[in-house]
Amino acid sequence: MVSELINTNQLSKADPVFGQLSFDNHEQVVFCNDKDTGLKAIIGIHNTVLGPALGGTRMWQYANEWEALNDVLRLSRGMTFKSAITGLNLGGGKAVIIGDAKTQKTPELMKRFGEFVHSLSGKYITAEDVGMETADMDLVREVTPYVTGISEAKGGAGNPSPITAYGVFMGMKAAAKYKFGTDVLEDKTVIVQGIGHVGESLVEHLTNDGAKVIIDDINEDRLEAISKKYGATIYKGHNIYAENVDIYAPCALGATINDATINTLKAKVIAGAANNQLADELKHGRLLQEKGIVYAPDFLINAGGIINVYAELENYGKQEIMRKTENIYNTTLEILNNANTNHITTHQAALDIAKSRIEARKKENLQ
Ligand SMILES: NC(=O)c1ccc[n+]([C@@H]2O[C@H](COP(=O)([O-])OP(=O)(O)OC[C@H]3O[C@@H](n4cnc5c(N)ncnc54)[C@H](O)[C@@H]3O)[C@@H](O)[C@H]2O)c1
Repeated sequence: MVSELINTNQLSKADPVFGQLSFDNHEQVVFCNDKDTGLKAIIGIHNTVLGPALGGTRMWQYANEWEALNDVLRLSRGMTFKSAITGLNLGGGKAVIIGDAKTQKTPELMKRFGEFVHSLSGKYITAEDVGMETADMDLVREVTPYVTGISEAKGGAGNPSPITAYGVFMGMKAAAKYKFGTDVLEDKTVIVQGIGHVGESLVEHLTNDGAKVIIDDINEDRLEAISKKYGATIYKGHNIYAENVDIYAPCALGATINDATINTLKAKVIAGAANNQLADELKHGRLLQEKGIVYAPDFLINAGGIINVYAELENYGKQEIMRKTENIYNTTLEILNNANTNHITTHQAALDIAKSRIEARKKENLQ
């Protein structure tokens, strides 16, 4: 969550959109403004070769518009590869609403946002992300059919976060199998950074599996509540990256694996829900590989949520959702082994598969 920005100064020197560091041949970027509701949003459509661009809407108080644009560019690109590697017929898109979800989100603003989504005629389909609830998607649904993640009462698949957490847990187990020779997490120490919607559910799976769970969050009340509920230990130190743990699970921020943190990292496995965990995919992916830290690619293991919302479009039920999500275990193991055999980073191995699926479809479409 929050901005996955690396350096604002660097960004603002670039050309406004096409020259952005994070611009990667995005098909369309839509700026939405509505004076009456105070809506300021950006919709990023990265790629629609495999299908309509589906991705959640994040509401966040960005420090400036550069941060918001950078975030939507990075996140929408990530969605393209997430759906591609998961075998879904979806492209990649994402939206950001600039503002404080706690104080500035109103039903009118959400519906106005929905109208902008509708104006794209289904090229972009939205869902919830950070700062959004299922109830917000229900409001969007009042003005457009191009929304998923709506409540079960309204015919949707409900909150995707528990499914995301289950997929992350599957990916983590596969990474543990690869690194430690066992996928049973009993007695493994796992630090979960961010115990929000996904993080809490992950803590539950880990606790049930017998792992020693350490939790970290900026929200003190939440820390107390989750610690009490699951018996997890609250992190009290100053640098969680340097903590001597078996597994680090980033479930809050993007870009936490960066120049400042990578040299202090002690975990042997990284597996979490946050999008775009590597600040620089090439450089930090390679550094993790050199340090022998097994990185379970984020866009692969956090796909449970999109599998859940895709069910609303394809009309499959909970059983199929769980089957597809459980399969994240096999795909992760396959990719970790591939990376090892081909001497490439795990991120690259996952990206190669996703890109080849898109290229194959592109060729089919041309025939
Ligand atoms: N919800 C989903 O289904 C889903 C799917 C795929 C990816 N993700 C990604 O997973 C991450 C978590 O999603 P979520 O829905 O649980 O979000 P959330 O907003 O419910 O939870 C995020 C938590 O992180 C905490 N946090 C924020 N900054 C922090 C910091 N610097 N250090 C520690 N904790 C911090 C917040 O206080 C909050 O408790 C996000 O990056 C999101 O994009 C979520």
